[in-house]
Amino acid sequence: MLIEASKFTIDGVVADYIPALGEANRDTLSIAIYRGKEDCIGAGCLEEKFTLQSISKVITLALALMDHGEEYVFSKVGMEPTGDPFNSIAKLESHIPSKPLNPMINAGALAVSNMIVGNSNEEKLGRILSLVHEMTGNPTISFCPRVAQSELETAFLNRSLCYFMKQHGVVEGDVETLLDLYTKQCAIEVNCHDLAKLGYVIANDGINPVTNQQVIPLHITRILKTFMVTCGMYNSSGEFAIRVGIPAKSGVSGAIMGSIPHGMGIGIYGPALDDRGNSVAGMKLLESLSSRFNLSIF
Ligand SMILES: NC(=O)CC[C@H](N)C(=O)O
Repeated sequence: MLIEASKFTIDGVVADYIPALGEANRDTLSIAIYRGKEDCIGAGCLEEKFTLQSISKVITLALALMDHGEEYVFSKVGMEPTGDPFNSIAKLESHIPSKPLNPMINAGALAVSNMIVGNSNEEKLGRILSLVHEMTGNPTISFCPRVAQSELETAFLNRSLCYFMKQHGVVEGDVETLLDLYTKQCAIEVNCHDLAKLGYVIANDGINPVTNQQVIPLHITRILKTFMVTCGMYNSSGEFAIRVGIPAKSGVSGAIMGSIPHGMGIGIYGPALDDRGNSVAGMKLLESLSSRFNLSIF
């Protein structure tokens, strides 16, 4: 199945609007599937590291909801899919009140990062990483300073989103400081096993299966999975829900995290992207897996 899906990498291109991501090998495709405890299988280059990019939006949303509760978080960011590209600024202006439509697009994720509690970016990033460590059981996970810096130097669109939202009171504080945190959270580096474990905890009602610790409250994991279904694959989310039917979140590094409720966590890395920013071969692989093993939740 992996070999079949790998053929589709030639249809995609590696994201290079963040220069450091442009160095990725377009032909790679790897997958890990985690079903709790020691049950982790995979294929491809499972040790290869990549950055979470937009998948980090799910983690920071969990933390912001734990920090502030639903009422506050959803006073700043909505719950509706946009149908627009992930970095679009259009609906911020045309939609009243002027708040991002959901936390899975860049504008919404920047607003969410702005809510993370901490006295400094170091402390805030430390809290995000602690949650990642508790979810995966891997305390060595950190961020890649080179990828973060590369994005920070070129994040003109994200800067614009921040300034627009600052004007409208959706974000507060220094924009450069917010971008520094956001680019670092996006640059958190994992391998497919780690990613599958992150997906598993969300699938498993927030419980780490090894420690039995409730890492994320159950009601928050429901919110995360729902956003993954409605907005997780950017403006391909509707088609993906029909063709694959697995709550999933992708990132422009070419990563996809899947969470099959009470079943499995999936971590995929395949940097060749389609024109919407999703891993071409990764989506094909998920489609084949879903139809062969009847994994759709619908
Ligand atoms: N879709 C993505 O993965 C986008 C994340 C990326 N860091 C950005 O803000 O552009």
